[in-house]
Amino acid sequence: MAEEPSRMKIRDEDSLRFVHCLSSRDPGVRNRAFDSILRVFDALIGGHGSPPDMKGMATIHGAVDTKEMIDEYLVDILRLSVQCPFEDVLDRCKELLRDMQERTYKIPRVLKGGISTFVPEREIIPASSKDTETQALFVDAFLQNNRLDHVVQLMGYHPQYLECFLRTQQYLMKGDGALPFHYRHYIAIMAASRHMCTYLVHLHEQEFILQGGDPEWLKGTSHVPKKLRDLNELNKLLAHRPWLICKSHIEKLARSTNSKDNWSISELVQALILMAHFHSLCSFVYGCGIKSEIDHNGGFTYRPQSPVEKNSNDFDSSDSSSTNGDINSEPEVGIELLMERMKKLVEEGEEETTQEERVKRFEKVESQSVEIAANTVRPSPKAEVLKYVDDAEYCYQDFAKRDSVEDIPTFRATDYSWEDHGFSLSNRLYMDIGNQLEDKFSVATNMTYYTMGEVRDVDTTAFRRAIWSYIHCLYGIMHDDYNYGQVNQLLERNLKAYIKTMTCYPERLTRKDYDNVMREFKHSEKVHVNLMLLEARFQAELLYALRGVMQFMT
Ligand SMILES: CC(C)C[C@H](N)C(=O)O
Repeated sequence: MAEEPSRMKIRDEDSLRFVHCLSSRDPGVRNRAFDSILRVFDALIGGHGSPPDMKGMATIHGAVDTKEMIDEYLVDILRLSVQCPFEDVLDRCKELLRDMQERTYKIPRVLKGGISTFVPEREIIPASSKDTETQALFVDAFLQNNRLDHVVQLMGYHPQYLECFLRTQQYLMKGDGALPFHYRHYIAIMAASRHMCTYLVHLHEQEFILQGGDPEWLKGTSHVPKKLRDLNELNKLLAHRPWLICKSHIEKLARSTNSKDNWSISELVQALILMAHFHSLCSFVYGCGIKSEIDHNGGFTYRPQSPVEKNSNDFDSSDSSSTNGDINSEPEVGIELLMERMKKLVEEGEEETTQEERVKRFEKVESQSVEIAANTVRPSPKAEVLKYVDDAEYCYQDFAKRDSVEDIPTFRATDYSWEDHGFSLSNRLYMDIGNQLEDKFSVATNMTYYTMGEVRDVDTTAFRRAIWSYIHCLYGIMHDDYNYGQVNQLLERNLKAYIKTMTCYPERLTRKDYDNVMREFKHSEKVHVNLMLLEARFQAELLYALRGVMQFMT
C-alpha cells in the first residue's frame, strides 16, 4: 500500500493546526516538531531551490490542492512568527517566511492594527511584554490555546484578572468535568452564535476539530446528536431572557424519554456555565472591537503594503483624534464632576431608607432603562453562524416589559445569591468550579488602581458598584442592600446606553459608541469597565440558571 503523504501525519493525526506540535515548554520537543514540519514542507514544495511542481504534487496528494495547502501552512507560520513566545520557534518561522519569499512565493502578512478596531495598536500590551507577570500569563495562554488570542492580549492590561480568567477557562475547556472535550467546544460555538460572534465561533471550530470532533457537526446544529441540539432552547433563553428559565426547562433535558439524549445534572451544570461564559465573552469581544485572529479571514492579507500603511502606525485609523469622539454627541459629565458626586456620596454616608423605598428606587431605574435606547441597527447575520442558531430573531426584551409581570417577580438577591446559594450548588455539582468563579467575580468587583483618567488616589468603589448593579437591574436582579439612587447619580444616560447595548445587544455596538463614552478614561480603563460588564452579565445568567437547577432538584 502506498504510504500516506506525510502531510496527513501532521495535519490530521497529530493536530490540525501544526502549531499544536510547537506548544511545548520543552525546546527539544519543539525542535523535533519543527524539523518534521520542515520535512513536510520540503516535500510539498518539491525539494530545495527548485520551483514547485504543482501538478506532480497534486497527483501525490490526490485531490488535495497543494497551493492551498502551502498557503495554509504559511498562514500558520505567519501567526507563530508573531505570537509564539519561544525565541527559537519565532526565529525559525521568520527565517522560513524569508526563505519562501526568496522562492517567489506570495507571503501573507498580518494586517496592521490587527487586534482591536477600537484601541490603537501602540497602546495594546505587546505579545512580548516586559512585565514578567503579564509575560508569564501570555506564555501560559499560548500553551493552553495554541495561540495568544486577541482577547487574552487585550486583557493583558489587567494581569490580576487575566490570571483568574485563564484558570477558569482552562478548567472549563480542558479540566475535569462531565462533558467530553469536543462537546465543550461545540457548546461554545452554539453560545457565541447567539450573538453572531464569528470571532469566537471560528476559534472554537478549530479547537473542536483539534479535540477530535466530527467535521460534519460544523455544518450546523442539524448535524449534531439530538442531545446537543436539545440545548438550543436553554441557550436562547439564557442568552437573552434568562429570567424565563425555570424548573421545567431543566427537567426536559434531565428527564429525556430516550436515555441516550439524557443530560445528567453535572453535565447540564457544566453546559450552563459554558453557555453563560461564552455569551458574556461575546459582550467583551464586541465591546473591545476585537478583530479576527491573524489566521482567520480578515486577519491577514496577500496585498502588498500601501505607502499610506507604511507611514502610519495604525492601519485601522485608530488615531487619537477620532477617539475624542463625535462633536455632535451628547456632552459628558466628565471625570471631575463624577468624582465630586462620588465624594458627596461618601460624605453623606449611608442614608437610612426603608425597604419599600429601596424597592421603589430599584423599580425606577428599571423602568427608566426601558427608555434608554440601545442601538437598533443589527448587523446582517452571516450564514456561517446562522447554521448554529434556532430562532435567530429572538433577542433581549426589557425586563420591565416582560409579558408575565405577575408570574415573574424581581429576582431578589436575598432569596438566591451567588455567595449563599450559587457558589455551593455549582461546587457540589461541578467540582471546584464555584471556587474558581468566586475568585474571578471577586477580582472583577474589587480590582482598582485608584485612578480615573489622569487623576490618582481616587476611591472608585461607588462608580464600579453602580455599573455592576445597573447590569443586574437590566436582568431584573435586585440587591437589597444597594441604594439604586446612586445609579442615577453616577451613570449618565450615554454610559447607560453603552452598558445596555454591550450587555444585551453586543453585536450592535459600534466604534462610535466606544469612542463616545468615558471619553476621559484611558483605554485600559475602558477595558476594565468591559471586564466588569462581562462578569456582571455572566453572574446574572448564572444566578437564573442555577436557581432553575435548584428548583429541579428540590
Ligand atoms: C473603571 C475605572 C474607572 C477603574 C479605575 N481606573 C480604578 O482603578 O478603579
